[in-house]
Amino acid sequence: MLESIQLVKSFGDVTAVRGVSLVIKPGEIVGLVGASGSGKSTMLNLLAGLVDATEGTVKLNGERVKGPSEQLVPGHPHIKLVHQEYQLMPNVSIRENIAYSLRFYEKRYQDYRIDQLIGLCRLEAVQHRLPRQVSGGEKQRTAIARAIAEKPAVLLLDEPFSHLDLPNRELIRGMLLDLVRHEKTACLFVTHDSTDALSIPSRIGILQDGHLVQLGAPMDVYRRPYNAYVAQMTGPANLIRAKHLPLMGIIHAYQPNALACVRPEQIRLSDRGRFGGTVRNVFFKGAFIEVEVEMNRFVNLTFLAPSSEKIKVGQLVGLEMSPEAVHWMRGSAS
Ligand SMILES: Nc1ncnc2c1ncn2[C@@H]1O[C@H](COP(=O)(O)OP(=O)(O)OP(=O)(O)O)[C@@H](O)[C@H]1O
Repeated sequence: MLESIQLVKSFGDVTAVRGVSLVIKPGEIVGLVGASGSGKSTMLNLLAGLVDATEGTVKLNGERVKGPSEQLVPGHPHIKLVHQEYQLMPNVSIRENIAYSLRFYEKRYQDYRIDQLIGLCRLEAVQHRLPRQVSGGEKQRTAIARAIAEKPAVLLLDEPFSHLDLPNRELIRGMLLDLVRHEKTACLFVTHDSTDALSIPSRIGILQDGHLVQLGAPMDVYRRPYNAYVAQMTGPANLIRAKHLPLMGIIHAYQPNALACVRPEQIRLSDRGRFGGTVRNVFFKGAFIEVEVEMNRFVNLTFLAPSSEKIKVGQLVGLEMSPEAVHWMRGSAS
């Protein structure tokens, strides 16, 4: 079990991480989401023991993880961090890159484990090629195979999906889930992509200016975001001031400036709709369309409809939603 207790990291005047407490259990995947500069990479480096914390502690199975100033070789043997740039050795094959992590083991075990990792990471076809002769997705899988070779207790991944096309993302996603299940690794990955953040982990944490503002099951965080930032980091969101909601048929007891979040899929087309507006944009998304509607000078709404729905820009549409679709949040939107 990896634990961060009230972690703080300052670089001079800049405080990148502000009192983050988090537990990752064996066999669990946690996704850490945040805007650029919110402290995600700093958090990974702290958890890996690669930078010294200004305050607070990281513990692995109850034992404190030392920072780089306390040891000759920075890092921890049971905590592996996979960087965005993969950092493979360029002049040896994919197989030898993986083998390097196992060089201190007996040859028979090495061969057995490399074959196992190559199978798990689906690298059979490219194992004898050099890193420059394989795709980005294959490099990413090699970096992961190398990191997990010695069965680390913790696997930390920096933006593991950011450079990958959809088939490779799905491959790595499946591989990570298999890995965590079979080897009971505690895994944390950082991302700024809401789809990856919601679909893969058992829990999702949202970093805002170095604070962990919300942590929970993806569905709970998506449905009940703590503030506007969390709502926007976890998917498309209509952020609506309380004073505009009565126009949409929602009666409530909130202050005029209180802010509500309504997810686009909660708003439906309706001939008998209590509100509506003029269609400003229609975006085809495959299985559905995303439609932007100007309700009035102050309120623009986005809703989803089946792709089969014929909606044109400039058209007037009627809409409806139930009062349960409205989630009240902290904070304000500009
Ligand atoms: N070595 C450093 N020296 C000074 N400031 C730093 C250092 N590393 C990070 N920072 C600052 O700390 C804050 C958090 O940076 P961090 O790289 O952790 O964010 P991030 O969420 O990973 O961003 P991105 O998604 O863009 O990689 C930023 O304001 C950054 O400029």
